[in-house]
Amino acid sequence: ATELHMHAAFFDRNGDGVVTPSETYGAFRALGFGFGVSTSSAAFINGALGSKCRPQNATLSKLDIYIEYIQNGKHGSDTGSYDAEGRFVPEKFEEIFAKHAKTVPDALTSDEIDQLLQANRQPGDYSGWAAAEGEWKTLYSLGKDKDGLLHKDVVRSVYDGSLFHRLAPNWNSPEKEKLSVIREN
Ligand code: HEM
Ligand SMILES: [Ca+2]
Repeated sequence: ATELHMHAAFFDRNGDGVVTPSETYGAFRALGFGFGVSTSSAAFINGALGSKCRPQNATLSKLDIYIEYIQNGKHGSDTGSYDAEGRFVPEKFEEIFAKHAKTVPDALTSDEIDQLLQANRQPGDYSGWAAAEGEWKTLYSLGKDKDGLLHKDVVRSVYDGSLFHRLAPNWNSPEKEKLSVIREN
């Protein structure tokens, strides 16, 4: 699997390869977001990706995201740290910090994230601007430290989804699923 597949797979709680709106909502709640942010994120993400990330013969709702096709969800005005197939691109990731981590080495302030977003904007790509802004603002609110700094190792860990697993370890762990099956029987 590519890193982008792993990024999305965190949200697939039941492991069926599809991220439903209620799974997106539940994962946001597990990560600590409130009702409002979780509801609007699920509507926005599944609304934007559901119609793109699906096979031609898909039978499920247009709001369901097929992880196998997650690379179709790539947009413009991003950092390029995922390539077109969703593989991680170390050079592009390094470039983020080389260009924008000016206050503290290997960390981004809130202002530096705004500068990163501005610098990546392709003219007229409004949906890409909105998507990139949503991704980075959400990452900042999840990953910033007590001084408001977003460290490089934290940013690195969002790409393969390991950040999500660290913050919400029980959300989709097979161990927990196994326990619930044992309990049901
Ligand atoms: C707390 C939740 C989430 C956070 C913090 C987050 C954060 C990010 C970040 C920082 C990027 C990289 C953007 C770049 O390199 O410019 C990204 C890319 C992406 N994310 Fe998420 N994400 C979240 C949830 C989701 C969900 C639920 C999905 C779909 C199931 C998803 C699908 C994608 C896709 C398709 C990309 C590639 C966009 C591109 O590079 O053009 N993300 N995300
Ligand atoms: Ca699922």
